[in-house]
Amino acid sequence: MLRDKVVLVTGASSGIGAELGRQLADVGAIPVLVARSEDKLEAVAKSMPSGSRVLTLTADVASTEEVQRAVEQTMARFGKIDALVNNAGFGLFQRVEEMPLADYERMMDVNYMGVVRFTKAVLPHMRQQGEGRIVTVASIAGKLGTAKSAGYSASKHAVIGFMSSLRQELEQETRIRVSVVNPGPVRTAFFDRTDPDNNYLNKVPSWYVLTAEQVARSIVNLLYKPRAEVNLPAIGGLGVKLTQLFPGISSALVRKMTDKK
Ligand SMILES: NC(=O)c1ccc[n+]([C@@H]2O[C@H](COP(=O)([O-])OP(=O)(O)OC[C@H]3O[C@@H](n4cnc5c(N)ncnc54)[C@H](O)[C@@H]3O)[C@@H](O)[C@H]2O)c1
Repeated sequence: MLRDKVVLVTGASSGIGAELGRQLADVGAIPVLVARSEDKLEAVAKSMPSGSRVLTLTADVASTEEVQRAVEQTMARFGKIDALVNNAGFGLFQRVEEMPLADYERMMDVNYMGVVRFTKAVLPHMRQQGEGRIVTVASIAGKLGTAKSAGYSASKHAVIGFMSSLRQELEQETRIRVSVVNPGPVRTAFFDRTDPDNNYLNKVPSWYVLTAEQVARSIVNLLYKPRAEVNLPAIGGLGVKLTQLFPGISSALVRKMTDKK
């Protein structure tokens, strides 16, 4: 069902986005990998099985012009965009009183406005096509708000609200489907900037830390079968969705673990 589908993935040069690109290529989709670094994108594209159809495009999601250009380049090449995965994002973690204002602004510009820019740029094409899928990677932090993550949590909370409103605007009148994924901690380069030794991830029980493969798999599943929202604290490889099964327990657990940070 994903065969020949053109899927635009932002933040595809590492972590969840890179893994998603590989999984999409495996099922015969056409991933369009977007990130800022051409070299890193090339390396991801090369790691795919030979014969994979993949397009790499450089764009900063913080630039309206570059986002628009990436969408136009995709349309020029394939004539359609079946799905968009808003995955680009980053986190800075400090107490509210310590984090400079510029860091709050940058996280809103990339994590939130990046989603708005890309989503608005693809929507006219999806409308014309009569259908489409938009999946956005937010975070469990955007649902719970945890210590030292005010700027990051707020940017992801904004994303969740944006996607929820958009879903209600589109679900009755179009066949464009909108989903949000909220992962718990994932072992990627995400924490490198503020926590190069991975002190945080090493403190969290290992069974609670997700892999990029698990998150990418759940995004692929959403592309097959859209759902409004997937919360993804998982128990190891089992992928048990704790927040869905035991919302109270899971929230308490997340708070307890993130307080250790
Ligand atoms: N790792 C975690 O614990 C975790 C948990 C919940 C949610 N997330 C979210 O998952 C998504 C992917 O993160 P990851 O864990 O794979 O981390 P990562 O750092 O490995 O990947 C992030 C990707 O986003 C790209 N990116 C960052 N700023 C960009 C910009 N301005 N323009 C274009 N691309 C940009 C990076 O280059 C990279 O390709 C992010 O939105 C992150 O907030 C991560």
